[in-house]
Amino acid sequence: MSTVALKDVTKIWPDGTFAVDNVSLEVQDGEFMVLLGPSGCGKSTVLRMIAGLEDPTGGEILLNGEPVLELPPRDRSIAMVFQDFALYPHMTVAENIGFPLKLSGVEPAPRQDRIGAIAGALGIGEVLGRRPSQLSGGQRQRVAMGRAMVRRPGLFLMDEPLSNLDSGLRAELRAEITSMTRELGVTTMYVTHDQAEALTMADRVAIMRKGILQDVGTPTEVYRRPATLYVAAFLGSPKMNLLEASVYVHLDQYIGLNFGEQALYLPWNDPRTRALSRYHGERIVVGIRAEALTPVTPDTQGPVFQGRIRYLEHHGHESLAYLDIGATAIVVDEIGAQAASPSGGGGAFKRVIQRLTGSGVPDPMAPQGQVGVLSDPGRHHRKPAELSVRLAPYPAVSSGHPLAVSVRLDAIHLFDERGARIDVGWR
Ligand SMILES: Nc1ncnc2c1ncn2[C@@H]1O[C@H](COP(=O)(O)OP(=O)(O)OP(=O)(O)O)[C@@H](O)[C@H]1O
Repeated sequence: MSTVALKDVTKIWPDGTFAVDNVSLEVQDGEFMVLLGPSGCGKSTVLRMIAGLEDPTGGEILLNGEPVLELPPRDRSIAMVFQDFALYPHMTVAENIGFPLKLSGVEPAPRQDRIGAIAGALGIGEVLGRRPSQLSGGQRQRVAMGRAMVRRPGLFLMDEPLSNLDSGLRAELRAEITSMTRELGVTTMYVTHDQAEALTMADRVAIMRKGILQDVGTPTEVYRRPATLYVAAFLGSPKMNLLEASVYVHLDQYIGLNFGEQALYLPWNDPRTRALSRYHGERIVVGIRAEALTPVTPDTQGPVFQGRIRYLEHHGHESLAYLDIGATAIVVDEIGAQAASPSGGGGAFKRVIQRLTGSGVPDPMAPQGQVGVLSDPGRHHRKPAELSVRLAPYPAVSSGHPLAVSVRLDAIHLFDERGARIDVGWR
């Protein structure tokens, strides 16, 4: 049994870097929680604070409901696996896996039983007599996991454990890790910057940006109803279309979303009209995934964009058309990028510590009272929209062709200019 709770946890490095900014998160017993975000967003720091390898600057960490900040790492019943796992080169696989048991004085016979069981679960039962140099990268990582798991920890922390492996092995090990942790029922927190890994492995995903928790939910929830513009832009391939629109409320009739040359109309009985009404006359961001767009004949009535194909991409199993619809796209900067760091570290996010010194003014753009804070709203830019639309493989259209697409209104996403979801309650 193991639960984790972070309450308003903050980590500020001595140089002023806000690595983790007021993060609150609960992980249930037996849950597989993935921390997802670009390099430098603070994922590893969260894990290291839970393990006791770093002290938070503020906040509380509870394991099984008990505060643990006073507990040294070895008393937390936690196992951790890193990207650059180190095995003892002079020991066999069996000795490597059994080493933590030997240290804690487990007798040879039960030790062998535990080694055999864990090696069997990890598919390395055949190589127990080999040394690490005689193993493939995937086998070595399995041994590292075996060594971490053999003590039957209450909590398993993994920090990008697959990132040194090739893509085939990664996919294979992904499935193995999730089935192994679920079989053992061990609570797991897994850090990655790879959204495919997060969405396929997680029970729930916590998405971070620059130290701030943006969204927490099941893979379906965060994909279907992202809490912020950042999460919407971060998840999915092709990227979600993010279009600027101005809002016109025609009371008791409909709400118009004007994209420049074209408009969409939400009927008054749409569950989002109430939230959206407050934005009358304002600009918002409308998110539309490619799968919410379907090619139709040009004379189709209803929610339809009339566009012209700028270019096509053939992906074998499908093609993607990019349409000019006379709209403006919002580009959320630094999505998935190695965020530039003024100090050259792994993506430092620096901020004047206004709140701590009390000398600064509060950020007027910060949304209040909800998850989904877009930390620095200035980091968007605009460009002519190229609306991505899924087509059949090798379609009978080409660049320059007109194309009409119908829009599934129930699948569009609405964000305010600060990047917070407008229809929050609808999730
Ligand atoms: N010991 C340290 N001293 C100062 N700054 C640090 C230290 N360790 C990390 N940082 C900074 O803290 C921020 C968060 O780092 P962290 O390693 O948690 O991010 P991450 O999301 O895990 O990134 P990556 O995926 O690249 O490991 C980064 O800006 C990083 O440069």
